[in-house]
Amino acid sequence: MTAQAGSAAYRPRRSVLYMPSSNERALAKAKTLAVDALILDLEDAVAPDAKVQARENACAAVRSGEYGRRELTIRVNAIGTQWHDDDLRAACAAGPDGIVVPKVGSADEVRSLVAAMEAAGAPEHTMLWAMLETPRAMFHCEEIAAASDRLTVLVMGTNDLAKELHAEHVPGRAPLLTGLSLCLLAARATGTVILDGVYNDVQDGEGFAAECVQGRQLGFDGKTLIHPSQVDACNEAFAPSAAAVEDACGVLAAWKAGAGAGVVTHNGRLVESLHVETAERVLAIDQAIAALAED
Ligand SMILES: CC(C)(COP(=O)(O)OP(=O)(O)OC[C@H]1O[C@@H](n2cnc3c(N)ncnc32)[C@H](O)[C@@H]1OP(=O)(O)O)[C@@H](O)C(=O)NCCC(=O)NCCSC(=O)C[C@H](O)C(=O)O
Ligand SMILES: [Mg+2]
Repeated sequence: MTAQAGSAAYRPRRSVLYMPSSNERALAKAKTLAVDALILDLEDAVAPDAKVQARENACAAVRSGEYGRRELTIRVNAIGTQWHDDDLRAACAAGPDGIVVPKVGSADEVRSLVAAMEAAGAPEHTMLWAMLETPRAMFHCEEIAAASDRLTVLVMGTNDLAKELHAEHVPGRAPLLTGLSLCLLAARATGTVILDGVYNDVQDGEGFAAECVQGRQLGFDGKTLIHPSQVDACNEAFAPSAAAVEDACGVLAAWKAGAGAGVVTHNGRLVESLHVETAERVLAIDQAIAALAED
């Protein structure tokens, strides 16, 4: 299980940027971006004839030590493709923070992936991130999330999910909400981090910002991104606002002043111990983000 906000190992993952590992300019640019994590992609963003070079680039990027505090992951090609085994072996040898596996559909697949990572000598710090992006995964998401302690992050693949559902991308994402909610329930039931899917229109800042807010309100820990222009708005949306931090401090102060009463009020609102836990979580996230700025 992954560390939750408030524990020492908690790590912000507000903004998680994909980039094609075949694109050397993007690999260089990423070193300058304020993202919490990077997904060095070998899958959909890389053409078949560029797969081998992309694999070498991604592993070299991980080994370079040039990405600072940013969490580095490699997205391998899906199980059953001609590239998967070599991608997984190479990624394990490079030792990123995470290996992202697309289109995971069952707990058995998770266990096989973890066994393969161990057989390939993946270092202990290399975790498995599973992408949930098929109807089958929606039905098995809790078993997938619970299948291994090495699986620490779930990543929504909303492009593939929409494709498989024959759904349309619409503001508010009504066609995807059942899947998003099932996966969120699975993440919270198992203590796993969960990241929202990407927003495809890199020129629509307003639509993107609205989808970030929706993702945060649903309960996602952060969002996956496709372009540098999306980073700042995403970081802002998934960080507690100044008003939220002030409110959380007020809740804690009111609770302390209540000195053992089971219920108090803050700004006219009910405060019970569960609200205190929420306030503590908000402050823990805020402090973890502030600590990043000091790095
Ligand atoms: C969408 C893009 C193809 C646009 O690329 P481009 O035309 O080069 O954009 P810009 O000219 O505006 O770029 C400006 C500079 O920023 C760098 N850049 C661009 N994108 C990235 C990036 N993702 N990471 C890092 N740096 C980036 C450019 O190199 C320019 O740099 P410079 O010249 O030095 O100023 C492109 O953005 C792109 O390829 N995005 C990622 C696409 C991708 O990874 N897709 C796969 C994942 S999405 C997905 O499908 C998830 C899931 O599987 C699902 O099913 O939903
Ligand atoms: Mg996908």
